[in-house]
Amino acid sequence: MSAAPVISASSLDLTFQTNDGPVHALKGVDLDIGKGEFVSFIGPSGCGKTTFLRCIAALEEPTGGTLTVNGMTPEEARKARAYGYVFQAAGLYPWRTIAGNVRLPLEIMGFSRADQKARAEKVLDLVDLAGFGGKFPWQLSGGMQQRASIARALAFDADILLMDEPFGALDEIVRDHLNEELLKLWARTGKTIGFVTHSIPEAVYLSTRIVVMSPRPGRITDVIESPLPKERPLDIRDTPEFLEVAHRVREGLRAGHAYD
Ligand SMILES: Nc1ncnc2c1ncn2[C@@H]1O[C@H](COP(=O)(O)OP(=O)(O)OP(=O)(O)O)[C@@H](O)[C@H]1O
Repeated sequence: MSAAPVISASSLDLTFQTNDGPVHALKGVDLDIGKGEFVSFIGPSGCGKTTFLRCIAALEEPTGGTLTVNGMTPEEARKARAYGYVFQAAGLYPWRTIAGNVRLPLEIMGFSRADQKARAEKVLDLVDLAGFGGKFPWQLSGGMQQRASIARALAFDADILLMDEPFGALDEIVRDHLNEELLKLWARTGKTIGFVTHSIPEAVYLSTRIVVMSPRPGRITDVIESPLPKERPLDIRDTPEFLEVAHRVREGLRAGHAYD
């Protein structure tokens, strides 16, 4: 990696103190993510994927090691609006329209009303929801709601997009479609994306690198560089190159799995 990493973790530890004793959510995590990369995190429940994303977003504080985001501490990066965050559930406010939901972070940040409106229109267009700004969340399908939540995360045009299993609750066909759309959006915007998933095909289809993690303690067990081209039609999933990467991810997951 030539340029300075956008996200850099070194010997990162996070131990939660619980009533049942310490939980080692992250142990010795070393990872550099470069500008414009699409990095997926995959691993069994409890391996620390969400915790790692939350550390980047300054929602959790590591207990050891170092972590920088755009060369700053996560807290400084949060204040500098370095990233947008997409949660597992769309989490849209039901009493606000779609555009109203997308504008909300901009309102909080004090953008002018005209700027709010222009930005909301632009990002709704980016996620293919132009014309839906006046609808309420309940009037949209689950996939459209999740697209609206991506638009909200894009609204202040941060260079980094952190996505925690954003499509986990959607059916396979909708998920395929959103995967394709997300790749197009990534190609168009050049953003750096950190993406948590449980799905091997999703990780392989989307990523330039796949980080395989295992629990107890949560750590990185493999980092796989994707040989796939940037341009990826859905049927790339049937090619030998795709299946080979998927196989390596599966082997990595199997090696770190506790089966309990
Ligand atoms: N606030 C907390 N207090 C105590 N333990 C926590 C806390 N947050 C997470 N943990 C524990 O840390 C470990 C890692 O959790 P994390 O949610 O990061 O895993 P994950 O890989 O994202 O799992 P999943 O795939 O189920 O979302 C788990 O054992 C979890 O129970």
